[in-house]
Amino acid sequence: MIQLKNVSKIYPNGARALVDVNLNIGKGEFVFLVGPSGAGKSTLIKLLYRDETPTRGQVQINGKNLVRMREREVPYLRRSIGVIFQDFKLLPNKTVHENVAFALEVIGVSKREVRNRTRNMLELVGLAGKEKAFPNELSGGEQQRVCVARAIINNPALLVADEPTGNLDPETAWGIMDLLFNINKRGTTIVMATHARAIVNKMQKRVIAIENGRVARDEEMGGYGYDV
Ligand SMILES: Nc1ncnc2c1ncn2[C@@H]1O[C@H](COP(=O)(O)OP(=O)(O)OP(=O)(O)O)[C@@H](O)[C@H]1O
Repeated sequence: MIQLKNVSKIYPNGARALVDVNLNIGKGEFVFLVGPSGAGKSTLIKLLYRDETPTRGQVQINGKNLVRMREREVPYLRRSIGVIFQDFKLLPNKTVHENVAFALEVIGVSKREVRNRTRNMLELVGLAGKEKAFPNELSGGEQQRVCVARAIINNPALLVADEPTGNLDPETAWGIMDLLFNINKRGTTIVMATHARAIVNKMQKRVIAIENGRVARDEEMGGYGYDV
């Protein structure tokens, strides 16, 4: 599903974020990206939803070449990819319902369907009853649940998450991981960058370690590593 071939990314300031990365990720996999701060994890995630393009090499998702993709094709790509961030990025002046519904409204889904699907999705993530709340009236865990709902409401083939539990206490983090785990079981491919050692060790999924912009380790059912 995801193929990176000889991918390097050098930012305009000269920072070498990724160096000759080769990766294949299959449909339905759950992959943790681990590695020290500044190793290149976020950069790799950004390449997947074309927030950045590589300096060299190829990025393909479902056979689509993201490097040669035209600007006007990018919105279509983004519809098939859900994105979750550490800092939520919810619209502060919109309610929970509106934040999630927005993802459907922009692709022209009928009002009735938007209402039904949004309600079902908020129930799935355990937020029934919070539809009218604004983001600043929610806990961090609840806000991240809204983000999960927003990210998956289009049934994306791929979900990418950049430290989705970074701002959450351990128990709340596990709640989010349960959600992601269930979404993955329904067939969605998940790539998640994280520093959460306990989560990676417990889940026993594929672990790709990035160090100095290179793949330093790639293990099926791996652990976090970097144990001191
Ligand atoms: N927009 C940018 N412009 C210039 N340099 C950047 C930019 N984004 C990242 N970098 C640099 O690229 C390298 C990789 O950064 P990246 O954010 O991908 O690392 P990371 O592994 O996600 O780190 P962390 O775990 O701290 O989030 C770092 O040296 C960083 O300073």
